[in-house]
Amino acid sequence: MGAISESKSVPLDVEDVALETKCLSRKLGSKLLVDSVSVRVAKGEILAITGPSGAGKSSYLRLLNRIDEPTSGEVFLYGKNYRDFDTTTLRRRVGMVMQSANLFPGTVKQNLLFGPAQRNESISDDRVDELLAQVGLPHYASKNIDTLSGGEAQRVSFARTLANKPEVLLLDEPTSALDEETSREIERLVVDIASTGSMACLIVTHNLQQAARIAPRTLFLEHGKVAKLGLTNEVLDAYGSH
Ligand SMILES: Nc1ncnc2c1ncn2[C@@H]1O[C@H](COP(=O)(O)OP(=O)(O)OP(=O)(O)O)[C@@H](O)[C@H]1O
Repeated sequence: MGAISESKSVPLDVEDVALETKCLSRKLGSKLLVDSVSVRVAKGEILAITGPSGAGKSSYLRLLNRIDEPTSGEVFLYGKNYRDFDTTTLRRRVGMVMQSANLFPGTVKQNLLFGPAQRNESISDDRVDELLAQVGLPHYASKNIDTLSGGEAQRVSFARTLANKPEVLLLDEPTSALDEETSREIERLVVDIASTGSMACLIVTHNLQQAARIAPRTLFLEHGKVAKLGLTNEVLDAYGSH
């Protein structure tokens, strides 16, 4: 199966649990988009979230940094209720990379400086270089984003999120707009980021083979509920034909 991840498979120790959701639900009208999902993700772990279209994968992820509000249940960040943080702080600690990069017109560096500038913070040129090196784009600071490939733009999007030094990284189908080879590069980047940054990564993917390459554990959702949470190999055996 060729898993490239060295990340941890199971949270062993309570202090290692970066993110925990307890009976987390979101109901819209009479429909439960997310139905009582309880999960713990360890520091340095990559957890894949998969399941059929409409299963509630993105809806679940969006609850974790309060893009959407749960209707019941709790989220804990290193044991602290996430409502104890204001949303700006929460979104810095729980960063998100979406399916498409959504960069602003201008240079790569301007894109990295934009978020911090909104908070009256600056990033040094050295830090910009460090972030770009981390995502495999050294010397890209002055490039205009119009000249970037899809994979390069997605790497800039990762660098923009990493600039905040998040403790948890939420990835919503980050490779679905990319070709196979570029997707593999981004997968390797995710594994590197999780292991070197000691971050907990939750990656939504419709692709169980991708989950198997990078995530020791997988959460399989169906109708908003946990259908299975376990080793990715076991989930693949149970649902690989879906
Ligand atoms: N804002 C909304 N209003 C009403 N229904 C919604 C809303 N957002 C999502 N849904 C519904 O909630 C369910 C879960 O959607 P969600 O996008 O979370 O699923 P998903 O597993 O990520 O699917 P996909 O793989 O197709 O992206 C779907 O039935 C969807 O139609």
